[in-house]
Amino acid sequence: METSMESLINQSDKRWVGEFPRIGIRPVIDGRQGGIRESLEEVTMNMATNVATFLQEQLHYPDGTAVECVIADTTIGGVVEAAQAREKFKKEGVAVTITVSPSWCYPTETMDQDPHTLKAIWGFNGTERPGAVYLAAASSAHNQKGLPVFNIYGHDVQEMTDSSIPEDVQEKLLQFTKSALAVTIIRDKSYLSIGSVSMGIASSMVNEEFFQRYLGMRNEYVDMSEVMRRLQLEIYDTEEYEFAYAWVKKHCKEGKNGLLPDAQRSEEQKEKDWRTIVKMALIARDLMIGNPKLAEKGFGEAALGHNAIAAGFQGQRAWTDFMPTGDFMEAILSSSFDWNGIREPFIMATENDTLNGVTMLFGHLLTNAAQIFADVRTYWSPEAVKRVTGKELTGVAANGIIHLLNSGPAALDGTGQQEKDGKPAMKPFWEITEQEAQKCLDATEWCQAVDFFPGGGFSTDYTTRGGMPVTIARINIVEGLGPVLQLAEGYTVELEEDMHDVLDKRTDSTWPTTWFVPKLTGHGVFKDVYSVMYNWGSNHCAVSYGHIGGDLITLASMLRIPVSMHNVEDNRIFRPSAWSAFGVGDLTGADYRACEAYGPLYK
Ligand SMILES: C[C@H](O)[C@@H](O)[C@@H](O)C(=O)CO
Ligand SMILES: [Mn+2]
Repeated sequence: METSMESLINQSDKRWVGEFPRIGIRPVIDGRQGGIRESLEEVTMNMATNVATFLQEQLHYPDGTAVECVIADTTIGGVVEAAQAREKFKKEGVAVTITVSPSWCYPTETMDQDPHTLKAIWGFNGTERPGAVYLAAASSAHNQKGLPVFNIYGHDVQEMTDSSIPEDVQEKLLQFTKSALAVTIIRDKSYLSIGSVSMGIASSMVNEEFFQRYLGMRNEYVDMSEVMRRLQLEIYDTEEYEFAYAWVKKHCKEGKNGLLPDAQRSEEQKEKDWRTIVKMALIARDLMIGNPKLAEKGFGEAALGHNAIAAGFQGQRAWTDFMPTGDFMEAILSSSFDWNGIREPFIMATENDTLNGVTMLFGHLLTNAAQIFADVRTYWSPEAVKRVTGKELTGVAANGIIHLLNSGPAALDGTGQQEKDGKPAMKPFWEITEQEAQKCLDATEWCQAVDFFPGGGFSTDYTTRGGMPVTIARINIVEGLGPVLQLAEGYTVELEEDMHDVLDKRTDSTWPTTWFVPKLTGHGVFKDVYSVMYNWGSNHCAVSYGHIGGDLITLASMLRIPVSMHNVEDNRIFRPSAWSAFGVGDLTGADYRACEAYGPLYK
């Protein structure tokens, strides 16, 4: 595979307008001078620098650079120093604050009272100078003032001289910061709908209120005729197109063709289809993020793009009834590599399912990896599998499986050909090797679109490797309730080849398959696999690498989106401290009440 050095295009490095949000660290201190304050200066500042170093080492922005922390110039012992920190943070683009303290301090005099930042406090678990007493008082001050805050309190008492960050504190710092950055990265960016409603799917009707009030995002729209215009008038980088086309011919192999004789397309027609779909990929990307090359060609407006951090393509049916499907475009953009080398995946939803697109965006920002877009197609009970294949489901699959199968495209990372510690994974692009990208390409075949796509095109055919921890999720909107999130952590499984073939051929075998098994808990919706499928809110889900249910729950609480269904253990649930006041016996009910009481983040 060619490296990015061979890229012919000259895109600006930045996909969107603006800088990535920074994390402000606030070392808060007991303001009494003449002994107490002086004795705490060093240990308090150390806590701040340690948190900053830890986060900078652990977390990355989606472009692969290390996250940036800004530490207040002085410890904060009173209101003037709090105001000075805020001034500094405003200038430095801080959108997330973490207050740290090993001692008692004066909560309302030192707190971050900016209503727009996302806030956490780490109160040191020591008893000489009680950081935890401060934490409780500060947290209650936030709650009284309607400013939700995440409390971080280490499990074990630490020595005052111990400057390490305990593991449980580390986990909470990461969970909070990842989610807070996701909230603030999507702010002011666009979701671009290319086309509108696909086949009467309600979630492909843009709900502007959701985007604006819950996510702080804008909605941008282009008709699919804009893609046609750019195809006809050659509004794309023709040099890049030639390069991309040659790369595609070399790396994207054609797969099986199950079309009936009279639905066959000639070699000449197929060749034309390939040319069109490569151009479509360039055009959709340019629509999202712009391309300075277009300005050189005299299309200055097109060169700007739509500042889109996510997009969706309607496809069916207005486009696919006469043009090649968007499958190649969606699959390659959603992958972590293309002809320009290994790069951040683009978030592009099939059938313009805007709510699944947003879920993919969440998954991407929490993991920095590509996301699989999938139809939640079929629940296969052990009995039904036995009946049609004559074989028993075994191992992790023994309780039944869910067939995740998008109607044509999915990110090639979904093949599971990348590895972490020798196991299948979907990784941030900067951890993916050239060999792994090549393996993903090798594990994928491009099959001629099936007969209800009269305009042709090529779908992505692969089967995800088993043994990958994944989380499926989606947002639904319910009148009278608003947006809700549901998720299920589980594993991909691989079936024996003959069993897979029988099940796969019963549906559309030219599409990308992921066999999914949720973690069962023995109660509620997670008592069995059937109930997980039965309670899914719509026809699609986003598949993320890893068990990220805890992170998704934290993120949803920041956005005041309640979580209707999940299989995350209680000790991994991390929400603002105020949520406890809405009830601790039933965490889900408390979440609904808290989200309703606070309402969307952007009023
Ligand atoms: C091919 C069909 O029209 C599919 O597109 C359909 O099953 C869906 O994917 C609906 O989301
Ligand atoms: Mn679908």
